[in-house]
Amino acid sequence: MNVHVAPQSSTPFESGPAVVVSNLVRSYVSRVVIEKLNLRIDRGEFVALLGESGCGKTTLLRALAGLDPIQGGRIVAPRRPAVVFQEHRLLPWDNLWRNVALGLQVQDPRARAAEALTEVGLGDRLEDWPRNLSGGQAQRVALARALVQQPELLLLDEPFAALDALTRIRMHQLVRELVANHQPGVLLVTHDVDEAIALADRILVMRNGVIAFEHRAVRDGSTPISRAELLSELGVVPHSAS
Ligand SMILES: Nc1ncnc2c1ncn2[C@@H]1O[C@H](COP(=O)(O)OP(=O)(O)OP(=O)(O)O)[C@@H](O)[C@H]1O
Repeated sequence: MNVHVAPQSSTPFESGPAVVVSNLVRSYVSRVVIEKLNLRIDRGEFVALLGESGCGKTTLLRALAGLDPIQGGRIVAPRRPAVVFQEHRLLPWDNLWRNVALGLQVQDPRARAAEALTEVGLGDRLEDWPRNLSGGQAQRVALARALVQQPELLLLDEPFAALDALTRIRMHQLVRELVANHQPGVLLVTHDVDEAIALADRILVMRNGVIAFEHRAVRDGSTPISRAELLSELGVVPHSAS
């Protein structure tokens, strides 16, 4: 069985860390949500984070994004992470290339945005408006907007959860290609065990404010973690096993 519990360990990626988290503490008033959590994600590494509802996944992601203060420990990231949320968060009053180029400090932001939109298959929609996009297209623009910043850490907070099954599978393929091309470290928060198994190099399960389970995917033909095994780590007994 290719599983072990390891709150923190080195990884096989040689390209250096996209983020290193040490003894992170995050609390809301008197409730401690994250308790001395340790985590390292390397550039080019795809990490999926699962855990039961309310266990603190989004809290961790927001802390890594620098969106919320932390109450203890350290988060060391070489560059500002980019985030894609479940909802696209595009500005309705800006066309697509302006949405993607928002905040870009480069000489020709339109050209850079065009490149990014072409990468996600929307190179012919530069002047179009967010309101004219399907859910999947809008999430592709959100991905382009994140990647145009050339982040070393890409944070994905259930970005495919609201999409239909077919669009979700297409998005998985696209994200895999984008990550292979750009090599950011990725932290994907998801409830979808199949998505985690399909995409991640490493699967983490969060419990009681720490990483309680870690599985490193083996992509060389050896047995990957099974759905049932992962569901049982999440405290779910699949029907077939009951
Ligand atoms: N702004 C806040 N103020 C107080 N408590 C909060 C706040 N945001 C989140 N919490 C609490 O922190 C805990 C973790 O919430 P979080 O949203 O990180 O969980 P999650 O694992 O992402 O859940 P889900 O899978 O349902 O999205 C929950 O108990 C939640 O009630």
